[in-house]
Amino acid sequence: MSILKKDILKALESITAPGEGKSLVESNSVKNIVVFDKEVIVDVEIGNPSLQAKKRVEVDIMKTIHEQVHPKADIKVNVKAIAQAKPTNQIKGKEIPGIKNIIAIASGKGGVGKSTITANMAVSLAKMGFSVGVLDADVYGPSTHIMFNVAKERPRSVKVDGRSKMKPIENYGVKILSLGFFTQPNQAVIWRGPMASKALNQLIFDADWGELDFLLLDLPPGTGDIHLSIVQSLPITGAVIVSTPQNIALADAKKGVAMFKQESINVPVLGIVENMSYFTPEELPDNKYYIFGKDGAKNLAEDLETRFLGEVPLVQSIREAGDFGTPAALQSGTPQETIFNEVTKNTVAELLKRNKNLPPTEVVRITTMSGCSPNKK
Ligand SMILES: Nc1ncnc2c1ncn2[C@@H]1O[C@H](COP(=O)(O)OP(=O)(O)OP(=O)(O)O)[C@@H](O)[C@H]1O
Repeated sequence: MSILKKDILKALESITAPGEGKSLVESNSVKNIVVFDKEVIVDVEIGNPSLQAKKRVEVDIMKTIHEQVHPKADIKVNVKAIAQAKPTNQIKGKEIPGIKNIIAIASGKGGVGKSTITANMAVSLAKMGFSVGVLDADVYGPSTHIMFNVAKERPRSVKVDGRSKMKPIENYGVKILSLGFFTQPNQAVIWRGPMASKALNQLIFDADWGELDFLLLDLPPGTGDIHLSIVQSLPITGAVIVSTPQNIALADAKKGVAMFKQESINVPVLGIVENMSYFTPEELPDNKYYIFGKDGAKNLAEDLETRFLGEVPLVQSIREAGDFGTPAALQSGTPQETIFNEVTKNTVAELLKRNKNLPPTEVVRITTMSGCSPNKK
């Protein structure tokens, strides 16, 4: 009785590929079959690189061909393990009930306007109709409570399902928790990595955030241990990097992107926002002075193959609005509102693109741009 290739293929349909839940044939693991009289060579590729898995496949193939095709076949099986493609998006930490997306806002260098961008993005999202929270995790100098004019407030404890939880302070439609609520204004507090991440874990997991479409996480500047502790322990959906166009800031922004891309972190970078792109005097709105250089962050985004999320000019009223606790994006009909709206829309669009690639168990529930128009509320 001669051995036919189609009979071998049929027999291999009864063998399950390791870890696949499908047959070797269905999962396209059988790459080649050569038959020469009683000699049979089968080449297979499997995703599981362990020796046991390879041996099991080899033994199963031999046994099945002997039983179902020919008892005297002289079989050689070549099993190759192929590297599994890593998911491009990975959510870290445990999922937080009710919080759909956590966006970390980071900068390599300090003082580039990370908190300003965070506060204005939060306001833009709230005006678009999303439910938004900001968690100020800047252990070196939290400022969100000042930018939202709630520095004197203190979060209350509330009972949720019998458990005490911290109620975020709300202003301009944005829920806020900040390390700044728990320190004295003039007190220098040194939070070390594990301590900071414990405090932040409480602010996230032991807080009554309710349902949030977005939680913006204002990270401390830099790329040290403290960042690793924070980003590894929280389920961050994506990161936004803020930089000025200045070389010294760009070098640090590059480190920021590299940090998120590290294998142990693997948080998708949604893009780079350029802040203080140019100076525009309020009385001469058409004049642009590129005092920190031109297009630096735009070029960096291109080099790093990440999205350029937009440019925010250096404008006196943005600084004043921050200091007065009324973020500039609140001012309807102003160029500032339009600019922050644009940056926010680009970020949401990028997030939606990323979420599309997430495995089903980690699917993030916002799937359309509906609501992304200003002044909905
Ligand atoms: N586009 C802008 N136009 C005018 N002033 C700005 C702009 N962006 C930020 N500022 C001002 O620059 C200062 C630093 O900004 P901000 O606190 O947001 O930076 P940061 O990167 O969060 O700082 P830190 O490193 O301390 O966390 C603030 O006074 C802020 O009002």
